[in-house]
Amino acid sequence: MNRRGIFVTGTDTEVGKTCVTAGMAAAIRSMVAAGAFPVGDVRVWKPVQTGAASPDDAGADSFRLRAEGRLEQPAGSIATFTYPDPLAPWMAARRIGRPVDYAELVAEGKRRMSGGDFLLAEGAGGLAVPLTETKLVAHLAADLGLPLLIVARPGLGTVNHTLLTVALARQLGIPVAGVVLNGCAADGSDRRAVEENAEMIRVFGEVAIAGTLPRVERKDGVFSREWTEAVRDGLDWSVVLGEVQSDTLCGIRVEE
Ligand SMILES: Nc1ncnc2c1ncn2[C@@H]1O[C@H](COP(=O)(O)OP(=O)(O)OP(=O)(O)O)[C@@H](O)[C@H]1O
Ligand SMILES: C[C@H](N)[C@@H](CCCCCC(=O)O)NC(=O)O
Ligand SMILES: [Mg+2]
Repeated sequence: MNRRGIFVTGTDTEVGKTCVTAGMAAAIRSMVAAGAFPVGDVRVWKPVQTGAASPDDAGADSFRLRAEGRLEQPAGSIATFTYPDPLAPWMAARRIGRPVDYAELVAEGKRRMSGGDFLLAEGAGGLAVPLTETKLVAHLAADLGLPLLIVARPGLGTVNHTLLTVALARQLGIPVAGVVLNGCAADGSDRRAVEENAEMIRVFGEVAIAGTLPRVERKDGVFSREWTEAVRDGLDWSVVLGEVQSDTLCGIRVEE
């Protein structure tokens, strides 16, 4: 069965979750438009974001997901809780005395998963980041029942970070759909190390590698179509989406 959605986490903050989520949203949208993936539409959700004064700030993940994912969904509907300080959500919320309502977050996620659309949810930082004084990002993924897509760095240090993330997921009973190694050298010069890292993660983590993605230049602060195509061609969609065949996207044009 195809999934209702996926929870995009990372081995750390700044590993590329927003870039990968937005790229996947654009790619999946093309699939949906071509009738190649049987869902109503693709929706993105950032349950809690920090380091943004409002969801419409150009630097906010909600704004970037909308713009880079080429979505019509308003940025205000993408994030549920937005906090100004660039901190773990628990502390960012505590500093302004407005805690994350965890029960509301779970209910909101379930609502978003029930409408027949495919949900791409992006966590804040890594899996062990506190949302409240008792709940981690990992608990939210577990309570939503969404499988994880783990975005990881491609180079030295990633094996340890990724295996620890997988271990926490397993401890909490969260299924891991796969791991994406993001930010590989565009000229392929790190290919051998990336392949070796992927192998170690696969063997010890018993997880699928969903793909490797290149470091792509941004033009005027935004990714070009090249990024959407890199995501479309660099991921194994049967790992990300469930039963969809990995060649489903071949030949499908990425919308501008
Ligand atoms: N493949 C890539 N090519 C070029 N730049 C990238 C790539 N992936 C990520 N970046 C850059 O790295 C930075 C961090 O990426 P991003 O914001 O997606 O991380 P994140 O994991 O979503 O962080 P957060 O925990 O804040 O949500 C951004 O400036 C982004 O543009
Ligand atoms: C401020 C960052 N950009 C991010 C929160 C990262 C918390 C990391 C905490 C930690 O691991 O020490 N916020 C967010 O994804 O909305
Ligand atoms: Mg992000």
